[in-house]
Amino acid sequence: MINSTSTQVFEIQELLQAIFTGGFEGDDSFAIWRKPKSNALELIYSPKEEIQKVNLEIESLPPGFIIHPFADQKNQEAFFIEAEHYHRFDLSQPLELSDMPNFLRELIEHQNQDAVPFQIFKSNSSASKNFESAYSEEQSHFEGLVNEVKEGIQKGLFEKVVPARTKTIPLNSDFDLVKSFEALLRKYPNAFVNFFHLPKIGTWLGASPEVLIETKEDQFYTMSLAGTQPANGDNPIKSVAWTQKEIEEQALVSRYIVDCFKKIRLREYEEHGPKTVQAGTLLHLRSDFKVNMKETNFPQLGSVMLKLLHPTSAVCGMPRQPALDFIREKEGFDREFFAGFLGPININQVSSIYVNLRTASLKSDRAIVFAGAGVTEDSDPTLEWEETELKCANIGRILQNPDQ
Ligand SMILES: C=C(O[C@@H]1C=C(C(=O)O)C=C[C@H]1O)C(=O)O
Repeated sequence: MINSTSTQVFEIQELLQAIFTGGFEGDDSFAIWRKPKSNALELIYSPKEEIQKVNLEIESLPPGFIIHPFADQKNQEAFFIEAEHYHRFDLSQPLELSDMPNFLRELIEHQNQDAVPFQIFKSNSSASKNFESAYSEEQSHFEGLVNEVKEGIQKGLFEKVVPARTKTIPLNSDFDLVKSFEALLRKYPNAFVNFFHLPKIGTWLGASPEVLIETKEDQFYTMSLAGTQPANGDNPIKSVAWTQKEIEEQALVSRYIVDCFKKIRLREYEEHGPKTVQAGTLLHLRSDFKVNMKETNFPQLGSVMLKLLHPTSAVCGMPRQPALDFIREKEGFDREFFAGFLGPININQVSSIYVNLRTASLKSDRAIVFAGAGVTEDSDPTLEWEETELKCANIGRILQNPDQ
């Protein structure tokens, strides 16, 4: 901390340290995030004991942060952290104590500077319910799933399924959550870098490349993202080439979005792409879709599309129901919040909801990283496994070595 006569200026690490320490000590609900290409770190903090659940009518929700698991919930409900306290830090400006609201000053002033947030999480928090799966880490099981999907496609049961697997990263006592979060901010400027703690429910950290829906005043936005390659060389976007398989895989996701528009008879939308985008160490194909909600007279388009889109064919498959049944029966583990959705709602008239990808669930002694891969008729099981390894590494290597 730099002291001057008039104010105190903080480094981002000190601020994160105070938030994590205070949040875990109180076992409060909180979420911290930075949107893609943004310089603002945002925080919602709620000391309420009860965990709130809300329906998906996002237009009528108060400002807050929504978190929905992959699986459908009773009454279509999601977890919600209401913005009892909200603050936005401009990371390009000095972080001055005098600019901070009272709840943050209190967190900073009451913190024990030597505390290690992850140690408090381990001892205080009730979030470390263990994750159980007999074979979701095994290459042979995953490759078996890919083969079963291909057989299903040949029989005409589906066009695409996105099976997933997990990877356990042991976290020893020197695991530094502050450094890991900072590394995500630094390494993934194009991602939605996020952390949330819901007492007794879960504590997750991630850097998602995929918007599920975004509404900004009258504008609605969504994207189709699929196809994966490592980003190699000095100018990876310029030198990349995509195979027919990847082009078709991404086109299926776009078609899925257009089918959702058709279901509600929405004809006036803009579609741009696909183009290549970089997400951490990976490249994907992406198309962008925009609708003017005022001109099309669809003021509730955000919640309507949220319910229609999730789970998209980028994380589940096509047709949706048989793909979902396959995943439920064969995958062999609970995806929990992986491939669900999360993000800030109604903050300054903007709601930005992302697909929860490139994400890890923190337990007391390890992190569980999740990743899936889109399987179509031409998929090679070993290459699909390798793709999930690359996706897991995006977050896994930062948990293991944030200094790299
Ligand atoms: C399922 C994941 O990613 C999704 C699947 C992709 C693919 O199959 O190529 C690419 C981007 C995401 O839409 C994941 O990251 O776990």
